Amino acid sequence: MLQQVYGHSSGSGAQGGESLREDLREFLSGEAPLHQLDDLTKVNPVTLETVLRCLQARYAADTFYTNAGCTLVALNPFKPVPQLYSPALMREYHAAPQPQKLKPHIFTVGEQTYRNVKSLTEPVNQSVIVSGESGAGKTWTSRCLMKFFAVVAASPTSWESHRITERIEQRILNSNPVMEAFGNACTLRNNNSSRFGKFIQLQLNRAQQMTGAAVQTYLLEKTRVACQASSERNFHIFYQICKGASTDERLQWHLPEGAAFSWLPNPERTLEEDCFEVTREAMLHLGIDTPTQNNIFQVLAGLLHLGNIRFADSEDEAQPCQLMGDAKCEDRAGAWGSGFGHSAREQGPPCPQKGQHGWDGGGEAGRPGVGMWKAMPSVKP
Ligand SMILES: Nc1ncnc2c1ncn2[C@@H]1O[C@H](COP(=O)(O)OP(=O)(O)OP(=O)(O)O)[C@@H](O)[C@H]1O
Repeated sequence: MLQQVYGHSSGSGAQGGESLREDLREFLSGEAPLHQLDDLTKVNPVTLETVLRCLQARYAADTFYTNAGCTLVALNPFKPVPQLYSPALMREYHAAPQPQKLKPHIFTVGEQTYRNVKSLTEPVNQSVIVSGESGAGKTWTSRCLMKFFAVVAASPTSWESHRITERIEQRILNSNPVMEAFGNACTLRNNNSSRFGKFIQLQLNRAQQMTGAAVQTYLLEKTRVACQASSERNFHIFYQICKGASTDERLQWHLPEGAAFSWLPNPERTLEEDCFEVTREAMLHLGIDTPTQNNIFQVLAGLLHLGNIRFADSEDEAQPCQLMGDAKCEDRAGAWGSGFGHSAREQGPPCPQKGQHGWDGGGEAGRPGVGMWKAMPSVKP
């Protein structure tokens, strides 16, 4: 269609390039200011340059959402914009007779999805796909959607059902800090990068009230436990326990203040994601009691100690490995309060390949990590 209107091929070549610039000039000198184009289907001609110019103009005008037909393009503001996510605005989109006539927003997507479930005689499942490259804002957007559904899908009539719905909402929202503590890490591109994929299912009853949620995770980057790229970090939870443990917990978990762990690079970086209290509180709300939490954190502390163990090169793979330096398995195992040290000494841990001196060399480290992740209860109120 574009070819007919503009009478030139979209192929490459000097002539095509010139007419494209002409098109661009024409587009830029159009009557409507670029930032007012709230749907990319209105951009004409549709080229990478015109679309990017339009998004750039909207970004400069602090307009971060743009429709592209039935898709919503979200630009990452990289700054707090609290008024864009206020409960009042959620209610405005929820109450609007035609939310699609309001400014493009993630709440429009939420509301339309909610109405699609609601308006049909037979409820039909709805899916929202949030995609983009690392740091694009997927986690943020999913959080906003969950908050939106928690607000709009909670208008029960009786006090009792109100109480239940409120508890469910709180649990759903509390799943975020827990998932992020255990599955997110600081990378070169994003201080809070999700190192796993997730499928979040929100369940509504026939009255469209939230009755539960289930989260399936997949492709967790387990290798990060034992191996982090330079300038990146391990999963947040390791830093949280090292920075936030109480004096008693430090003693119990063998985590003295300022202890150095080779699996804990860049501990000096302080991130807002390092807040142990938030994770603990959220775990409590999810039904993970304090003794269970302590067991989990103790396993994590033990993993950190495990990462500090170094083995000497061995020519004979049939023989138990020799520990390097003055490392004693018993010291490390103390953090787990287990007989690990004994069995390691008696039977010898797997022999690392030549030139690799730690557990990571043998690929063992990811395994406790996997077990740990699987030990987490599924987030289901
Ligand atoms: N709508 C927004 N408003 C304010 N800040 C935002 C918004 N979206 C994203 N950010 C900022 O950008 C950062 C990266 O966003 P986010 O973690 O959601 O990216 P992501 O796409 O999930 O990345 P990854 O794939 O690495 O997990 C956030 O920590 C936050 O600081």
